[in-house]
Amino acid sequence: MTSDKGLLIVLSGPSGVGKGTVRKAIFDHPDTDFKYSISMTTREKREGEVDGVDYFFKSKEEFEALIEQDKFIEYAQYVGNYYGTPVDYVDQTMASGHDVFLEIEVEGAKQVREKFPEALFIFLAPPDLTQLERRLVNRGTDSPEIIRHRIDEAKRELKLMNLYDYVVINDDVDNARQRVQCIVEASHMKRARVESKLRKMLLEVNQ
Ligand SMILES: Nc1ncnc2c1ncn2[C@@H]1O[C@H](COP(=O)(O)OP(=O)(O)OP(=O)(O)O)[C@@H](O)[C@H]1O
Ligand SMILES: Nc1nc2c(ncn2[C@@H]2O[C@H](COP(=O)(O)O)[C@@H](O)[C@H]2O)c(=O)[nH]1
Repeated sequence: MTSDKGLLIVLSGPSGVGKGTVRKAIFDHPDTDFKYSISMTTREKREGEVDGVDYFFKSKEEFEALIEQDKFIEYAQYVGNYYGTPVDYVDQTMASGHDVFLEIEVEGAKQVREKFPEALFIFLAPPDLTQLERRLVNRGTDSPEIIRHRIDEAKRELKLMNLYDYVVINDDVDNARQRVQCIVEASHMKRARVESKLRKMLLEVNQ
C-alpha cells in the first residue's frame, strides 16, 4: 500500500519573484535529492542560458507539433511565448520513486492541479510589488515593455495564491529555501501517515 511513486512538487509565482534563484539554492543544498524537470520554451535564449540546462529551446512549430503529440503535462503561453513541462521525464522520474520539482507560472500550475491533485503546490510571493519590479529591473534581462507586461501578469497571478497549498514569501533566499524544504519534508511525513492508516484499515477489513 506504500506509494512507490515520487512526489510532484510545483513551485509557482510571478516572474522575477525569485523562483529560479530559490530553486538553485534548493538544488545546491546537500539535503536535496529530488529532480528538476527542465521545461521547453519558444522564448529567445538569454545570455548565459544553456540549451538542455536552463530550458530546451524550441521553435514555435516544434513546440506546436509536441502539443499535437500530447507531449506536455501542461503548457501555457506567457508574454508571447510557449512554456511547457515534458511529460516523459516527469512520468519516468516519478515512477522510479524520485520527487520531481517543477518551476512554472500559474496557468500551468492550474493544469497540473487538474491532472495531479495529489501534487504539492507552493506559491512563491514577493514582499511587495515594488520589490518585484525592482528585481525584474535589476535582473537586466527584459526590456521596460516586457517588464511592464510581466508586472501586469504578476498582479493577476498574485490574486490566485490562495489556490495553493502553501505560500512562501521570498524576503530572503536562504529563508525561502529552508521553508520550501520543510514543506516538502512535512508532505512526505503526512503521506507516510495517511498510507500507514490506510494499511491498518485494510488489515482490519480483511480480518
Ligand atoms: N530574496 C531575494 N532578495 C533580493 N533579490 C532576489 C531575491 N530572490 C531573487 N532575487 C533576484 O531577483 C531577480 C529575479 O530572480 P529569478 O530570476 O530567480 O526570478 P524568477 O521568479 O525565476 O523569474 P522568471 O519567472 O522570470 O524566470 C534576480 O536578479 C535574483 O537575483
Ligand atoms: N507553464 C509553464 N511555465 C513555465 C515553464 N517553465 C518556466 N515557466 C514560467 O514562465 C515564466 C517566464 O519564464 P522566463 O524564463 O521567460 O522568465 C516564469 O514564470 C517561469 O516560471 C513551464 O514549463 N510551464
